[in-house]
Amino acid sequence: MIVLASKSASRRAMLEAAGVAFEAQAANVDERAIEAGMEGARPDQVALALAEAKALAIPADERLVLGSDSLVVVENRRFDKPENREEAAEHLRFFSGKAMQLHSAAALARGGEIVWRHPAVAMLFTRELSEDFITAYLDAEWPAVAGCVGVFRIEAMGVQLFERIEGDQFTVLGMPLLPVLGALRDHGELPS
Ligand SMILES: Nc1nc2c(ncn2[C@H]2C[C@H](O)[C@@H](COP(=O)(O)OP(=O)(O)OP(=O)(O)O)O2)c(=O)[nH]1
Repeated sequence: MIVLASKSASRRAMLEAAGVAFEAQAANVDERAIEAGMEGARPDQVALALAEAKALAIPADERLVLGSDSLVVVENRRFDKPENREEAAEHLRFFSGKAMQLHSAAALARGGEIVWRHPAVAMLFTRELSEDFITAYLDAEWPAVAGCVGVFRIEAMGVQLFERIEGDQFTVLGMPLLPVLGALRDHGELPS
């Protein structure tokens, strides 16, 4: 059984649906401090570093530990999860009409060493969002989207934000599940 170093409902749901046996434990990682130390790094490098830090944060003897991280970049600005509804509205106003990169990275650790890592990115093209829409959207989706980078749940009303999406659906949901499953097979955690 692997350890999922995450409090993310979306990541737990993906592994459950895929039939992966796991135990979830939140990873105590100071994401802001790690990001602060990575000035000038590319977003895929930041997401990977955070995924690795989470995977390394759980002491699990010889069990595989899976860490994952997602972040959004719009016009070279990086966005984390919104702190409050006002910030969520600000994020949506900025995203309106723009292309959004959603980086989701994953890493596996065993015995305190990273044994596998994988960055992934999806492109989501946000339509022009009216103020009325943003208000109605947050009336319906706040605080459910407080834990979601990009202020959306694609499987819920978040889909109304976009005109087009390019990339893997799992990357959008917060973890590159297909490469994770391949790595779990390679490490004997899933039947090939
Ligand atoms: N349900 C749902 N969640 C999403 C979607 N897109 C992103 N997310 C979630 C997945 C993650 O929980 C969150 C990204 O934030 P983080 O990578 O910082 O993870 P989080 O702090 O939630 O948990 P963790 O750090 O893994 O303990 O956004 C989506 O379309 N639907």
